[in-house]
Amino acid sequence: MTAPITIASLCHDFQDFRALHDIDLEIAAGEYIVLLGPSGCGKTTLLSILGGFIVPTQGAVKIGGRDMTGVAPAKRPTTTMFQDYALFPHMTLRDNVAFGLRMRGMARRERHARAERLLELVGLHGDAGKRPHELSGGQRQRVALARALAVEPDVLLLDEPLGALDLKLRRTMQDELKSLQREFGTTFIHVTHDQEEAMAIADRIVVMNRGRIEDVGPPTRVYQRPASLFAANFMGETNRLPATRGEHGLETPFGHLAPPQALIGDGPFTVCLRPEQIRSGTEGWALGSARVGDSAFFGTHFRCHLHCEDEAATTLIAHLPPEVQPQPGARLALSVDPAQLSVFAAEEVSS
Ligand SMILES: Nc1ncnc2c1ncn2[C@@H]1O[C@H](COP(=O)(O)OP(=O)(O)OP(=O)(O)O)[C@@H](O)[C@H]1O
Repeated sequence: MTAPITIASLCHDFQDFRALHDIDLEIAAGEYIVLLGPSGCGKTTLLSILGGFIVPTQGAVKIGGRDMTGVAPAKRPTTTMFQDYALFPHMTLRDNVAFGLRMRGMARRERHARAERLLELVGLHGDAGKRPHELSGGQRQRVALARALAVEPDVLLLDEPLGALDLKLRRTMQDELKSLQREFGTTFIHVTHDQEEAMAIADRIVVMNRGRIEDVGPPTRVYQRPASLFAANFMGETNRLPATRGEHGLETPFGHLAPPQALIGDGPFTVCLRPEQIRSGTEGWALGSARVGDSAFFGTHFRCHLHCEDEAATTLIAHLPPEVQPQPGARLALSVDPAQLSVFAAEEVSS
């Protein structure tokens, strides 16, 4: 059971503060969507509107072609998994998972069988008789997920579901969420402010900023070709070079650059270079010579501060392969493939 979602011209005001501005978004049935953005950008508000907990000031939500205006949370084909899991402490895991099924009048034997199957699916085989306080944070998270999936919603809404877990467990649970979502074919809408988490699980990422959508697309596209300077900056580390429009292209502290994309406006502009796009060598756009400053080893690469000899004495952050041996004090010639660069109108970026 899955359903496409249409969000059209959605706005939401809290008194005189506009928390969401003109949100338009189509979500396909069975997609894994991640709403990504900094604290306060409106992710939870949007999720709460989809779940029916907040009535939007303007606009409409359709799920499976049905207008959700005036439809209460319990009557929607959605289930929300809240950040604090909200498991019932006095109930066994079996009863926690079966709770929604009991509310729907499913017979005891049938609902217990389904609860046990789901607990098995989330790796808690044999634990059905335990109570929540006997579990670790990650295990409680799995129970909450099993409980949310038990009622077979068309759409599962997840608000920072992995927020309370340590990094290693987050990674494991990211893989599990993704594989459960595939198995059930449910549409997942998952809120996070963690860009790596978004990249790891989303079919499409929705980058939000100050109540607006800045970019929507598959992780690779949003990372490699972000639609805005904000999205470029939020989706991972970037080096930002100031640029102006010259006679034949862009003028930067590193000299002339033929623009990799059509320029919009008169400038000034910002050229974004990802740390892994900077190479030791002279092919492509040459950035001249640089001295390696602080350098830290990350297993697959060194993350280096490179002090350049351009007219602005720019310091770039680069990820260089171990074979380059970027030891502090070493000198390197640097270059980038200009086709990989993104150029935006210059603006203040707060994150
Ligand atoms: N009930 C409320 N009354 C007034 N303002 C609110 C209310 N709920 C949220 N806001 C404001 O609306 C904006 C969006 O809040 P929201 O909780 O949707 O952000 P978020 O992106 O989910 O943030 P976080 O990651 O911190 O949870 C924020 O500026 C917040 O202060």
